[in-house]
Amino acid sequence: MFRIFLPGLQLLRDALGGQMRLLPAVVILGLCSAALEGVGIGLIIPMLGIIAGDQDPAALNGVSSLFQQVGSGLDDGERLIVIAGAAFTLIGLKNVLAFANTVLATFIYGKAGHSIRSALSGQLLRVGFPFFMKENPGRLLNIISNESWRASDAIQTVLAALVNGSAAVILLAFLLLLSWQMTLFVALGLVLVQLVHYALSATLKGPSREVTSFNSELAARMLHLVHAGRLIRIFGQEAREKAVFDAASDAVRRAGFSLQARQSVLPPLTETLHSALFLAVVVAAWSVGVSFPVIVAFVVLLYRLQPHVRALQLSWSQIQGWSGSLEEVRWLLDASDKPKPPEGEEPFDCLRQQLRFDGVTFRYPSSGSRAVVLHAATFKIRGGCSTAVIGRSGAGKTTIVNLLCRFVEPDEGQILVDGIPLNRIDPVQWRSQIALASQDLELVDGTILENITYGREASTAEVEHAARMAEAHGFIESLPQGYQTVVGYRGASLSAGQRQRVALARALVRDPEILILDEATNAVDGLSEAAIVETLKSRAGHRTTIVISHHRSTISFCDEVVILGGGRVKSQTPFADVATLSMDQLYEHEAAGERRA
Ligand SMILES: Nc1ncnc2c1ncn2[C@@H]1O[C@H](COP(=O)(O)OP(=O)(O)OP(=O)(O)O)[C@@H](O)[C@H]1O
Repeated sequence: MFRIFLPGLQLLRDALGGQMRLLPAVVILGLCSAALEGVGIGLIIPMLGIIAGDQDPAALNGVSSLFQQVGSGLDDGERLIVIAGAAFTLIGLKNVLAFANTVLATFIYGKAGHSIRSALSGQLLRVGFPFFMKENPGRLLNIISNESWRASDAIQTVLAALVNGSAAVILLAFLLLLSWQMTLFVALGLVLVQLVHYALSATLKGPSREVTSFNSELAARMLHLVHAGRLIRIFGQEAREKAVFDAASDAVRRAGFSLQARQSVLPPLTETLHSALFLAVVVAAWSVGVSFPVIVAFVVLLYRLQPHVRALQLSWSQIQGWSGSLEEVRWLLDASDKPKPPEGEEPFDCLRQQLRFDGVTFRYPSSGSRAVVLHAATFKIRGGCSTAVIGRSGAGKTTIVNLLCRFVEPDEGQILVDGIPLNRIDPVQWRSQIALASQDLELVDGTILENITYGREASTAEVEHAARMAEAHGFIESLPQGYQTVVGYRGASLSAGQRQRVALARALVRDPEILILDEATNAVDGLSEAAIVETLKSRAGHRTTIVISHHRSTISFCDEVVILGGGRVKSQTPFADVATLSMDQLYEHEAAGERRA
């Protein structure tokens, strides 16, 4: 039995940490309330003895005779009232303890649920970025939004099982004290019922995993509907998307129905088997001549034991039904099979001489055959200079940015920062000196001000200064709410060019040591772009700037240009040497360079 509850208990331990010490309190309260109930029920024996006029303790044995002696000095009327009062007090006390236990269990459940969600968000923020390149976002969304709740429910079920298990132990002990023969009979019956229950609930694991997997699929479809609204409409794919979504939703329904149908066989079946056991006990007790008050007390105790045993069995089947959810949550929380976040301890404050890619080879973890996207790339980026990284689509430019930002790490070779391998530098300090404006870095749902100050607290003057440099101040001022304008989800209420200018201001306000612009102005109109380039030109020399663009005008202020082709560095040259070439000619520059060599 312990093995079934183990995943829930382990998750509970991970979630509760130090508060695990509350668990013994749950068990103790459960034991005490069951003990009070047992004694209260035991008092039925003297009460029935008085009513039936059969009060000879010698006719009873063990604990029954002890109960029979309660209030023995009093006359029958007084004795009946005193015993009834005592039974009432015990039952009242039992219910107070049961209430306290429910409150405690609810508190633990709430804490554990919160801890699980908090641990999941912590893990998503801590895990190395390649994790997101490999994993299906639908699966992750499903774990956070669905499975984490089911895991919390599983924890609640484990707590309920602790309470019911404690109560069952105590009530069984009372049964044993009343009649060990009848208790043995009951215990054998319960074992048989449990075996049937065990066999049936073991079949729930498969359907539970199926529900989890279909839920992940459905979450992915939901994400798609939310993100691809324009795409679906312009290509007129509403009917197809509806059919695909409905199929995913129906698959969840069918898997859920199959799981719940199997689960719902168990309560009526166990109730029927328990009733059969119940009746068999009464008949057996009568046939071996057990006294009437003892039979009544035994049956009442058995009657009270039954819901606890059934609840235990229900917990068992529920945990089996949630096993898929528990596995998913534990998988996400398990750091051992996830990419590690970047490490390093060397401090970094500024780039003094150069950044150097030294034979860097890289393959994306998500690509099936792990195709090489950078082949022994060797080039340098001089500190305080502006370097353009250009190449045709798919050449590997953004991959270089990903490596520089340590979203991914080289498979071979290394990146040297003033001679120090980048993987030895403290990633927090390194990233704090970098600002990235990229076509892929979305805005957050908040005001323009919140977006610009996302990476750094800044004064109004600093924010406005950054916005002016990004050619954003003018359009922001013309909005009715100015800097307090809410941009909506991913900046949906702004135009693409406006979004890019706010994102550029967000990068510039950090006044970074290294500024990386990855297609950061490709949606901005020509006039604004020219003004941005002018600003960057005037600031050149204050910082190291890396510019990726397919536009000749955007890279026109750079000192150097690194030309990539098919994941290889074709050439690195001063921009002045190639200033007359068009972009197409620049892309082909390697051939000429190599011929010269
Ligand atoms: N997350 C990823 N998983 C697998 N392969 C990827 C991933 N990102 C990029 N690639 C592959 O790596 C190669 C280089 O991509 P990269 O984005 O660096 O090119 P790029 O030069 O920036 O292209 P563009 O100018 O079109 O933005 C491409 O072949 C691309 O298919």
